[in-house]
Amino acid sequence: MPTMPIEKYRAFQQIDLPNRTWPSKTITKAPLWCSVDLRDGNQALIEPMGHERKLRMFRALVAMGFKEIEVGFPSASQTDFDFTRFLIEEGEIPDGVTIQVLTQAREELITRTFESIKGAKRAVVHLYNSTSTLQRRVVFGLDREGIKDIAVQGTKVVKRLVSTVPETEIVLEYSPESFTGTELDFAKDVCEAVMDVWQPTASKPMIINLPATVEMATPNIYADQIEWFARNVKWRERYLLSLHPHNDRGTGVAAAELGVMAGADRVEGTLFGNGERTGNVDVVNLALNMFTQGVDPELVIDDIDELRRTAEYCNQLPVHPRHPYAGDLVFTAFSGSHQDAIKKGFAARRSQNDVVWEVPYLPIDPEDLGRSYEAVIRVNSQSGKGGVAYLLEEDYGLHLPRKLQIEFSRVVQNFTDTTGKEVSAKDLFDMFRKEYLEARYPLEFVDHVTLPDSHATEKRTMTSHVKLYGSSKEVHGHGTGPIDAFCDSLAKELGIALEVVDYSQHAVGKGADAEAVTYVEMKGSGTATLFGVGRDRNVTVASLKAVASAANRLHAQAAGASVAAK
Ligand SMILES: CC(=O)SCCNC(=O)CCNC(=O)[C@H](O)C(C)(C)COP(=O)(O)OP(=O)(O)OC[C@H]1O[C@@H](n2cnc3c(N)ncnc32)[C@H](O)[C@@H]1OP(=O)(O)O
Ligand SMILES: CC(C)C(=O)C(=O)O
Repeated sequence: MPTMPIEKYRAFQQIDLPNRTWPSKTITKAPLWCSVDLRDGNQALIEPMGHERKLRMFRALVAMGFKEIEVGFPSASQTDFDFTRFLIEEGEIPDGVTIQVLTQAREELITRTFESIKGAKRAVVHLYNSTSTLQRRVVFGLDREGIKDIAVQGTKVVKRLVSTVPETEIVLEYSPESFTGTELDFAKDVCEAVMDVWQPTASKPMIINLPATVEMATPNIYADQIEWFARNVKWRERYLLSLHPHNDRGTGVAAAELGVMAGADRVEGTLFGNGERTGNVDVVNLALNMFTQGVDPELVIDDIDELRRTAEYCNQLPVHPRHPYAGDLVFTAFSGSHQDAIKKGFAARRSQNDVVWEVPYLPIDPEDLGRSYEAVIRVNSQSGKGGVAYLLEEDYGLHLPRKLQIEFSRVVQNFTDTTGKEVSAKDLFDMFRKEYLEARYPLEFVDHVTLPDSHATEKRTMTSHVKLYGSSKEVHGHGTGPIDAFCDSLAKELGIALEVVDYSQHAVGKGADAEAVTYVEMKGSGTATLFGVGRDRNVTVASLKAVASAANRLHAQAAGASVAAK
């Protein structure tokens, strides 16, 4: 027994195209882009855009470099009509940009459409009627000839009205709407009949737009339909083959890419995929996919956050945080192994000075889209040492030794596991400060005086002032350097036995503000080691503070208490 009522659905028929060529093609050039945000995107909004939002969107599209922009359905709404007039009358359409207007194949609507474009230098008049088997039957109640006749009569009206706009170059676009549900031989028949009326030429081609009005099958089938059409419909050099994919199956981008490989010249879509139901194909996604293959997308997308804000404002719809390239979280790694690999990827880039972008888990450089690296790594309970170390390094200039990274990440893990929350770089630094830099109890280093040793020149005697359980003490030690001498004094006079296992130091900050940070790995009476960290303008003091920090942490550990400073 099936789990769902599968008897209600039928598999889409394969296309008979055994010698298809698109699977071995590559995209090497951007198609001609046409934005349909102001029409298909707009007609799908809860609240369609008014003049102000339309204008903001139009200007953003122009700034991105769109050469064709469908500005509305002027015969359908006064807002769209007035907006089209505004663009023309106010000189908003730059040279090189063509507006496009949609109309059904009905005389009164086409007439009104022509009224809307008077005075434009160039305009695409986009005529459509539905051709699918389903719509022929249930919407129009017409046979093939009847449907073809709607297209032919509509084209004749367009052709007749061209003379009413003598200052405007008219390009005809014809869409056999619901193409993906149309038998290919019938789509060919209708489109050729339209061409017979229009008589396009190679120098003045028309546009034939093949919409996946509803995405009905896997993207390879759309590609087959496109290749079949390009090979079988006459006068290939006299029409630009355009795609208009929707995203019902979530494969609109894939369908568009395969459609371009199958021979399409042009793609209609919207910013971030707004549009009917699950949306139109996302042009930003498509363009950036090309960009990541080293192909010029011929659209400027260098501030994707600003573009997203514009789309969100105009559409009054949010872009998902995981939306390709644009979402808030798409350049953020929370998980430990990803963070580790990204951190190493950045380090490798810095050392090799590579031109080609290769960082694990980041298919594109966020900076190319105007995003910063700030949010690349964020820390929560799924994170590891790499992410923690990355944030402390990037934001606080701390280069934790590898073993300290491991040690401190346990402290962080403990916190994130308990709270279930994300921690910011500042939270991490606060934790680090409390855990290491402020580990001053029971032993606090105060200051020191070093005296040259009278017997052996390479040895020093050092007097240190410390506080132990709050009481001031003066201790004396002897050693090859300050750390050695300090450990000697702690062992001899306070009974704190410590052995240095490893030591490293670096500067933080520059010039007069520079400070030294010292990391010491130390062993007490047991076998385990742990770290102490000291920070001071004076290099020696930073080291001695680090020893005291380690002593306090060992003490706290031995007492089974939290290692955080009291
Ligand atoms: C896939 C797409 O996105 S196509 C674009 C869809 N966009 C829109 O519809 C948004 C704007 N549209 C509108 O505001 C309205 O539909 C209007 C103003 C264009 C027309 O409104 P109305 O005349 O009230 O009718 P409606 O859209 O319901 O049209 C239905 C009639 O037009 C016919 N029709 C529908 N599409 C077409 C077409 N492309 N060409 C010719 N006739 C058509 C239908 O068969 C139907 O005829 P009937 O009344 O004889 O049954
Ligand atoms: C008018 C056509 C191109 C359309 O919007 C569609 O089919 O989705």
